[in-house]
Amino acid sequence: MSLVLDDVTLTYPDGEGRLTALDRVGLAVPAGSLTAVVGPSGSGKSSLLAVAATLITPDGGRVCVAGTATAGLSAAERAVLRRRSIGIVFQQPNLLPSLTAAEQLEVMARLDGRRTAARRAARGRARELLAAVGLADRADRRPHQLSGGQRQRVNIARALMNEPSVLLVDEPTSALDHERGAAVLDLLVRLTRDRGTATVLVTHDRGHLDAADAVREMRDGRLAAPTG
Ligand SMILES: Nc1ncnc2c1ncn2[C@@H]1O[C@H](COP(=O)(O)OP(=O)(O)OP(=O)(O)O)[C@@H](O)[C@H]1O
Repeated sequence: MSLVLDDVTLTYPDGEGRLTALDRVGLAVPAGSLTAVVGPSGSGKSSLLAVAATLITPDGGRVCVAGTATAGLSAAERAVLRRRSIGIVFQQPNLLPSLTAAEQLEVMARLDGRRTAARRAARGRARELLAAVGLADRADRRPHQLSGGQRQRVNIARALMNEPSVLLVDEPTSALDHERGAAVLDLLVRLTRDRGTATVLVTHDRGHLDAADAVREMRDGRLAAPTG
């Protein structure tokens, strides 16, 4: 299992008391498979991703990423784990306006501390990933020269740059029309298979989840049993 959450509880301060955002949640995602998490607004979906991403430490339970138990890791150790093992795709593609599509990806490799000698390899990997998301001929374009769907593809390719074991995706299609949204979901499923990631996809949209390996429903912080 590349990603395991076991009996995870998360609360936030809420006036005098605490609000339970995740209530004894269990989730196991094998390499090369995609689990979709659906559920109403405020049910805890983003909290689930934040805990899986090691951005928030839960009150209780166990989170295991790529075989590493995260309990007791320092903030610096968690940052290293994130950089090496976790790819995150947020709702809005957070691309740097002055960089080309290829450079958005290359910058990730440099952040990982690779030396000049390895930059050529990073450049090659960036081109390969852009080709994998159907943007081979857009590698030299800046974000304003790309469509919304193309920007989201760059965002996804960037998340894969450091070969993560776990890919966490939050509402990737919310800014896209139905057809482009479906194409992005197909792409995520294909990349999950080809790259062997354990992918968690949070979405409001039940419309095109047929390709997911499992669909879990979040309600009031509880994750219901698999439904497909
Ligand atoms: N930082 C925070 N402090 C206090 N309460 C929070 C915080 N973040 C989220 N919450 C509360 O926790 C609950 C779960 O929120 P979360 O954002 O995880 O839900 P969600 O399912 O992702 O919602 P949406 O679909 O609207 O993004 C909500 O009741 C929310 O108000």
